[in-house]
Amino acid sequence: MTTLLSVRDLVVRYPGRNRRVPPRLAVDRVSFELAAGQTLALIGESGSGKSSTASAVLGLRRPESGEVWFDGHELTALDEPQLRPLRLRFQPVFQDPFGSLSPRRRIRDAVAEPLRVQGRWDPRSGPRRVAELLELVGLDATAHGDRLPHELSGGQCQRVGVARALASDPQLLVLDEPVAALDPSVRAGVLNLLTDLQERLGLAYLLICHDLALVRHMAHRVAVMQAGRIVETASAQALHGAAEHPHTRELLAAARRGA
Ligand SMILES: Nc1ncnc2c1ncn2[C@@H]1O[C@H](COP(=O)(O)OP(=O)(O)OP(=O)(O)O)[C@@H](O)[C@H]1O
Repeated sequence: MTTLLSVRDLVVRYPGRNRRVPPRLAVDRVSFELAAGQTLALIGESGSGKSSTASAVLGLRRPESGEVWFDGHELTALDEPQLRPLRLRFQPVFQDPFGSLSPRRRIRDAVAEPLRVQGRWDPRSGPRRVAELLELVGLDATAHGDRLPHELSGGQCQRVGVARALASDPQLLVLDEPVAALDPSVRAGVLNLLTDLQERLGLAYLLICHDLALVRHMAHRVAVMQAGRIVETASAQALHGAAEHPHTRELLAAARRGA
């Protein structure tokens, strides 16, 4: 399996706001690898450093030290102009489907926006590409394209978020609690979509979550974070009830604490 993402000795520290709020070490020498087409779940209790790790991977926050390698490029050694073309190949999908869409922008324009921003909008092929992206996530350009976000369900909005992320043909999606904000009745549909897209497009997922059932459903490997460090890594098989597996108890305990 080809390694797509490699994180080595990552350290993220937030500066203190004043003398009474000291700097906070959020990620403490975290290392992991993610192969192309696979899912690694980062689980752990609230405040354990999952989102800070994801921000550093996405280049949204400069780590204090350590390296992030993506497909042979050391992202942490690049400046913003050098990073820009690479950013297209790893995209975030956020937790809050409504919050990540502009309330007054129609769905087809929301999906077209990343293409425009990336300078890849072609007036002739663009609308067809938007329709393809909507179809890829189970929406219909005619039925849904002209609607506003509040005219869609939470699950449909999250599908639009995924379509926007797919607009740049990424190899990696960073999924931060992708269904946590959704009604339980629509979660399975979005999860099945993500699993299906991974198979069809060969996507790798870095999945940040609290939900053990979700990890079981989606992940190939799982890393447990605690106080900024990875304290366990295991195959997700370890979560499938194999009580004799040495990691199972710790994994389950950590995931429950995070639940
Ligand atoms: N912008 C920030 N400024 C200062 N400290 C921060 C900031 N963001 C996070 N932290 C701190 O860094 C640590 C790790 O937070 P982080 O959000 O990465 O954890 P998490 O595991 O993703 O938590 P959750 O599951 O609640 O989202 C926590 O102690 C948190 O309080």
